[in-house]
Amino acid sequence: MHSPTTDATAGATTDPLQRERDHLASSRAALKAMREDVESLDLRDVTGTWVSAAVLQNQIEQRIAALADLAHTPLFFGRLDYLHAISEDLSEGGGGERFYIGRRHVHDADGDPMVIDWRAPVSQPFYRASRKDPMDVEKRRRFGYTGGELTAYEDENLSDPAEADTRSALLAAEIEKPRVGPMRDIVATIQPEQDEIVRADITGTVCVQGAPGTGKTAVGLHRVAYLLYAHRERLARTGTLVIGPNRSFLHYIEQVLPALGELDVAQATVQELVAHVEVRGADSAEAARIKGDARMAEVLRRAVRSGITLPTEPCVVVRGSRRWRVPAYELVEIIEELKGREIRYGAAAEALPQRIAHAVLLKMEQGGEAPDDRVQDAVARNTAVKAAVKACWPPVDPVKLVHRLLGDAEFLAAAADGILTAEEQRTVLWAKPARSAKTAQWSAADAVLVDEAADLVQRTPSLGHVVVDEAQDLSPMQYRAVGRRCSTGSATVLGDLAQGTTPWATASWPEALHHLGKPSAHIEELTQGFRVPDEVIVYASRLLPAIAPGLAPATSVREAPGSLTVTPVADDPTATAAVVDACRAALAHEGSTGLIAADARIPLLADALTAAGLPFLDPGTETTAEARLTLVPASLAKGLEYDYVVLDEPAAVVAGEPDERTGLRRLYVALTRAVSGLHVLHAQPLPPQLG
Ligand SMILES: Nc1ncnc2c1ncn2[C@@H]1O[C@H](COP(=O)(O)OP(=O)(O)OP(=O)(O)O)[C@@H](O)[C@H]1O
Repeated sequence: MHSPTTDATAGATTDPLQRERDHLASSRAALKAMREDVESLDLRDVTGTWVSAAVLQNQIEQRIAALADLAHTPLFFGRLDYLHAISEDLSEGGGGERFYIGRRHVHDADGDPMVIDWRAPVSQPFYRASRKDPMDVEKRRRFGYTGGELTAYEDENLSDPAEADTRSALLAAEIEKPRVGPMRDIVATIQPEQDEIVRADITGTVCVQGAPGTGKTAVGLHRVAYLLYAHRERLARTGTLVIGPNRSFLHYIEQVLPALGELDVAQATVQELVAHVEVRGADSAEAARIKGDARMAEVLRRAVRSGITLPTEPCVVVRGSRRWRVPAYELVEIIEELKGREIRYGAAAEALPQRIAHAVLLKMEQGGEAPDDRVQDAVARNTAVKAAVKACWPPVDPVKLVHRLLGDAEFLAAAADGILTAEEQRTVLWAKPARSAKTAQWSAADAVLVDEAADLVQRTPSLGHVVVDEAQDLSPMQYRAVGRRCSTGSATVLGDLAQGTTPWATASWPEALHHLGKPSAHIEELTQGFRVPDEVIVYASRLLPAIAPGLAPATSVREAPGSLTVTPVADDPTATAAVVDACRAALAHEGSTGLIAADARIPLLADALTAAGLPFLDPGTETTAEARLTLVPASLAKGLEYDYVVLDEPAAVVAGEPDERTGLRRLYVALTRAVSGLHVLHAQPLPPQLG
């Protein structure tokens, strides 16, 4: 590999680095020209109504934003020299054999490409080509930047069997870069096994099991960007959604897609998706587990349909001087037929008046009349028909239905008979049912039940693609809620069984995918860790036999000797001086520091930091060069990362959970947040599983 440094004396035509800088300068000029072209568009001649003008104006503004040249974001980060010319459609009209790979497509005044979008097919070998399979690439070049300036490059001559495989210094530098601010994109350094997931076909659902820091979140976000590129129109129509565990996490990742030029991706927590009721209450772990169990789907189905009543009276429709009578047995047949069909309760309720009206029409025809469709519609709206429908197939309000189910023991018993045991029924019933659905103390699990009931009544619209991160913590009923939001689309499911910390955490991916409604999804595993240094991941992996026996420990791409320190401190649970000192020492390094502690110890540590004059942030608040310390309750650490982590009292983190396995899993999450250094301080003995 070759890594020249800047040589200002070299001539522009002979110095290869200067030639690359020239290409950068002309690419930036071309991007500027593209932006100016869009800015100069005059809408007055082309738009019809003010609505279409507003839509077009909005699209133009988005396009201008997407064409911004960000000073610190390299316009291209790689180059591919192909051995042979490439076919026209792969090269986006370029037809040449050298391509610069960047975040977005840039072309010159003749339309010839200067930079190719990393998502284009011709860019794929940048991520996948190897000496074993060079994919017709002669040379792969990576560029290094310092403060927006192109300062170095590195070559791999893939077709040269004599060249030795060495690790890329630019790649290592990119991975080691201090972490201040929100999560960054990884377009320049996506690894082959990650790229396979990023570019997997849109029609299939992919599930990724991956140890901490293997890039699951990064891969999920880049996959969305890729799918939007490859299926822009389809996804613009159907929509895409990224689901994360909480708002702090969503704030942390929210900049990645906009940095990749994708501004239209919705982000939400599962709780936000099912916000039919205001969550004000909490369940016991056991009640939440039962409410999240897939058996509740059948309980709800029965409850929704419990009001269906077979008529014993005929329906008599009076029109003019004549009376038409649909006898009870015919009404029963119609209702039984609708009950047997797999359609939503609400759709059946809409079909029922038409069915009864149709029966009336047949009688009219038998009586010598010649009614048309308008007569059928009029009969369907007849008060007698409406009354019959209301009596046999009463409207269901999902919120009121679940309110009744959880407050009325008899109603629950009827719906749950043979499904939930008497003990389970007692557990899920509200101790003090509220008078009305409005004043009920709804829990998060209740809201998911309401969502299921709502879907039984009216189909939930499906999006084109949904990414669900930290999926191991979802209950079966939550998987169902996510699954109905991609019932006609596909999903990317990301998670780590060893990091499951809910009482209903996923035990197996095939089972979770079944609840999601995507049983034939591919399951991929990522084991190469990018975040956590080797020494730290080896230490944390000691917990694996206790928390997820079947899982292979992650490897680390990064060796950082001395990255782990474990310090016993004085046996005084209120002593915090050592922790404050450790934070101060961590802050002496560049980058971010996270102090992670059991939730119960957060107030004590917050006071200690304040008394010591160390300002700190809450998780989810962006770190900056000035504010680099975050105080993180262990319950919010999932998915986040800091250059340096100070971990306070592991035993308290374990004790903060209802059972030991969950406690050790919480500890595993806390131990795997550090990029450069982890300092563990403990007054109590360490959990024996840490050895
Ligand atoms: N190919 C890559 N090149 C450079 N950095 C990478 C690469 N893949 C992942 N990373 C970095 O590694 C870190 C961890 O990635 P990410 O948060 O996506 O992992 P994760 O598997 O979701 O972790 P967790 O299980 O802890 O949530 C991030 O800083 C990410 O940018």
